[in-house]
Amino acid sequence: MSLLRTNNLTKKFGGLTAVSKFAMDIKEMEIVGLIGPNGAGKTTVFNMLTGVYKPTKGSIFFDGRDITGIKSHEVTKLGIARTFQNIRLFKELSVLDNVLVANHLRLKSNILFSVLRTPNYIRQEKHMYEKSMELLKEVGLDDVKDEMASSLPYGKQRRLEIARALATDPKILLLDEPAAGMNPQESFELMEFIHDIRDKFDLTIFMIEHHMQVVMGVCEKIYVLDHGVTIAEGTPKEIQNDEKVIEAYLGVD
Ligand SMILES: Nc1ncnc2c1ncn2[C@@H]1O[C@H](COP(=O)(O)OP(=O)(O)OP(=O)(O)O)[C@@H](O)[C@H]1O
Repeated sequence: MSLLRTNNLTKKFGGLTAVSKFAMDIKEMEIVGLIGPNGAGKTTVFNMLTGVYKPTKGSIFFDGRDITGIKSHEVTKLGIARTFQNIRLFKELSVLDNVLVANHLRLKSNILFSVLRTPNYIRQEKHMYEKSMELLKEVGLDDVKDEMASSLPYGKQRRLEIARALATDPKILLLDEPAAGMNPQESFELMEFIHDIRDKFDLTIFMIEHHMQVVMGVCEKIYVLDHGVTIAEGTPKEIQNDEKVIEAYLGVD
């Protein structure tokens, strides 16, 4: 079943069309890639999907509902979570606290309950702690729960960022260059990790990635943008052999 779909999605910045008529259809549980040279419009697509930018034209449908132009926090509540090109963590907080903070989105109490520490609030807090620990276990970070986020090696910081995104109970996870800055071993582990979390959390995954080995190894379907235009879509094999894609990457006229 289609989970996230766009139609004619377009974003203009003044005279520049960053994304033009982008049409995609991501099915439940699929792992889909979005690739293209620098400045192709990939991040702009993510920013439209997550309510950071309002599309100039076109529509976005999520889980059967038109979500075009809705705000970022509403997008998260509906079940779309995202990580960023540059890892965004609370660097001075512990690994566990980073996940607990992300979990707060689902807390059904207000600040007064938290000050009064009502039984219901305490119950919810306990549940959140258990859920966060469970999540850390699932992503293999439970043994470093008390360490400061900034002290983790790069690959684990990425995992923590993904764990924070998972804490919001997403249906789809948008990953912006998850392999950026990783060494070959970390990239290899990341590929396994992405498959793993898809299966464990019944997730759908949409990822921007420059690291071709990762994209080709993990994605079932790929969209290719160049100068805002979709120049190809298909399986990794189809994309690898597509002349337009080869030209775009090699800069051949
Ligand atoms: N807020 C903005 N204002 C003006 N132009 C923008 C804005 N955001 C993006 N652009 C422009 O839109 C185009 C697409 O940018 P975008 O960041 O989406 O590309 P990208 O494919 O993610 O690139 P990269 O791989 O380098 O991250 C670029 O020409 C960029 O300069």
